[in-house]
Amino acid sequence: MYFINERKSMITQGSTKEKEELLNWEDYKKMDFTQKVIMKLSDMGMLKFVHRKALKDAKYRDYVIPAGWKVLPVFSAVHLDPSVHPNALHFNPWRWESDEQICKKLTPFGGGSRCCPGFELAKVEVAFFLHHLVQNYRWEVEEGEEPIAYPYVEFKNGLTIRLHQNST
Ligand code: HEM
Repeated sequence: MYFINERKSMITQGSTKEKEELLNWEDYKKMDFTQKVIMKLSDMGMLKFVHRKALKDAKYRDYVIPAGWKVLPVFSAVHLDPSVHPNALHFNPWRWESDEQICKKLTPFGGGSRCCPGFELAKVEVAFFLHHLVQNYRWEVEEGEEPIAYPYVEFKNGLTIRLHQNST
């Protein structure tokens, strides 16, 4: 909500639906910009880390991970690494648009055999949520709320906002 506040009109761009009308699959497929925003939000640490445990001693480059140790890979540390991605901290919804390596570089839903089976459903839910949110509500972020953590996003007071319902 912090990052999309200034970009609300873009979320409903192209929508021909009235406020109270329900969205369907055809509408979802047309929500091109919303999907770009979701991909951008996904790279910022929607998920902090996943849990892994070394079952036997493992060597990675100069590091040895002893058996029994827990490893918590922080995916957004890679998404936001300035040595890999220039301007990674700039909120650019088009960031992943033309990247052919997106499947390898953007992993908000994990990867490999444990990859999230609900990721397509999650994207539909987030898209519909954003659509109804920006059509029906406006909000102000409370003073002092700034992103404070890196490499994932957290806010001082958990991101407090004032929410107002748009008059019909
Ligand atoms: C924004 C929403 C979501 C995010 C960011 C997310 C992220 C993830 C990630 C990163 C993993 C991999 C965990 C790991 O490697 O240890 C995972 C696994 C999983 N997710 Fe999601 N997920 C989301 C929504 C959903 C939904 C909507 C469902 C089901 C309806 C779902 C079901 C699962 C299941 C069952 C697994 C375990 C897969 C396995 O271990 O084989 N997730 N999710």
